[in-house]
Amino acid sequence: MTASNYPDTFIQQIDDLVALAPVIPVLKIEHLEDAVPLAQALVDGGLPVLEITLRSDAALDAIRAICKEVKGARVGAGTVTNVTNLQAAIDAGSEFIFTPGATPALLAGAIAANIPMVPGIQTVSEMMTAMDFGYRRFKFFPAAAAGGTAILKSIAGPFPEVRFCPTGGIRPANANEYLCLSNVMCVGGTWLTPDDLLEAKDWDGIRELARAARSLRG
Ligand SMILES: O=C(O)C(=O)C[C@H](O)[C@H](O)COP(=O)(O)O
Repeated sequence: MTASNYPDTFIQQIDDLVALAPVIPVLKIEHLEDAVPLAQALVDGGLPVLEITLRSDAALDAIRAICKEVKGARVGAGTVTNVTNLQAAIDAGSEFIFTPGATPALLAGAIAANIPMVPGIQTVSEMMTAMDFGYRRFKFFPAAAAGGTAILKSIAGPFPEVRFCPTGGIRPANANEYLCLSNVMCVGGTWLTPDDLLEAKDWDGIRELARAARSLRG
């Protein structure tokens, strides 16, 4: 048993967030000046829940800028891989945390820091370890490479209380195959921000990709 458990209220907060949109854009923001117009385009397109990955030098400042300037955006940090990153993401204003994997330090760290977290898992055993801490909402990463919809369907039987945000290899062509599963709460992906549109600062184009993604699931 763990000393303290992940609170049920955080599970509810995650459920409330994912109810806002079926897709969570996974963003790597290289240029700080792109942060606000990019986030605004995604919010305008109907995708308000954003995962800003800590994969660029600008990431933490991007989180700060979007939290301050983009009304309606719900900003979380992604690629959080250790408790140092976790604290930096919280200090920048992240409302929630996504991780690619689930270390005991991170699982305990989010509870200690009092922030909702969606840990990444790839196997049932990793998931069960996180469930011992009280977690019930997971990123399934890397979704396509780890078994795709087949593994999620198999997990639904023994673990009906668990819901997933599959991420990694999700595209418009296969997103609905995931979204129609009972244990999929949303999907994540980078397809909303293709390099060519980002380089061209084509915010209208990104808004249209978001609009299309918004209507993926009725
Ligand atoms: O960094 C993290 O925290 C991740 O989980 C990785 C991202 O989710 C994937 O890189 C998205 O994969 P694609 O949508 O296939 O490009």
